[in-house]
Amino acid sequence: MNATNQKAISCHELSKQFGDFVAVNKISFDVEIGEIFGFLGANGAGKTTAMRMLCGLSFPTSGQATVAGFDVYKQQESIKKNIGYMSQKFSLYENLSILENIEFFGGVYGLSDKDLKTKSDELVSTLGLEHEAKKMVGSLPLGWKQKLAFSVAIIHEPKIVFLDEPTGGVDPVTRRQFWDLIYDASDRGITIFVTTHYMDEAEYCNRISIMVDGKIDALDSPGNLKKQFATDSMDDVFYQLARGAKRSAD
Ligand SMILES: Nc1ncnc2c1ncn2[C@@H]1O[C@H](COP(=O)(O)OP(=O)(O)OP(=O)(O)O)[C@@H](O)[C@H]1O
Repeated sequence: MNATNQKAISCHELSKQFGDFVAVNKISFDVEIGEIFGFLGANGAGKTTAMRMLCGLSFPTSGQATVAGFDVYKQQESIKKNIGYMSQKFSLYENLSILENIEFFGGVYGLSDKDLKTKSDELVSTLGLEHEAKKMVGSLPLGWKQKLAFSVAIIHEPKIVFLDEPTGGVDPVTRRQFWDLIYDASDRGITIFVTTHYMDEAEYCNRISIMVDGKIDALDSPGNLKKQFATDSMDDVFYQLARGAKRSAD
């Protein structure tokens, strides 16, 4: 982490335009090191577009941002080396075994053979998958695939991990188990940036932002947001904000 920037993510009036269409409109926020930051918004609000800029995958049109202390315009390669990423499609190879997936991604992230051996033993045992290690990933239940994908996304101990709807399609109990892994990572100082449509997950975050039509309309802890919107339900906070949205799912 750059000594001059003690935030995991710092973003000031960051914007992205496609032609005349402003997909992300001057968003500003900081994320603390080790924080679990929820990035919420209705379909089409601009979350993926914003996340792609922060991951060093696309250039902003205007504004400033640093991720792990690195500039999103000038240091995209350094950003990529310091982050982990998991999407809803969880990017595992279904026709490779659990161990082969761990070895493949560990290799991609540049782990030495020795570290890779230690890490894969550790990971398989933490997940309780010792007996399944040689099974094809395709044969695992969805919840296990998601846990494995998350563990693989942080196998290189990145400074920040970006999770794009990581628990789509599983029940609240399985989501809760997934979040135990998130808390462990956060306790080790890994910053978590997570998008979700599930309000139970929003409640697990330290702070959440809610995007509407390209702008951040609210940002605070779940408790403070509920106070601010005079309700005891995050669903209701989200609904009060999102019902004014002009954009909808494509
Ligand atoms: N390459 C592109 N060219 C033109 N418009 C785009 C492009 N990428 C995204 N958009 C538009 O920008 C808006 C924001 O899209 P984005 O995918 O960032 O939203 P989102 O909040 O991630 O939504 P979802 O939850 O549905 O994934 C949408 O209206 C989308 O159609």
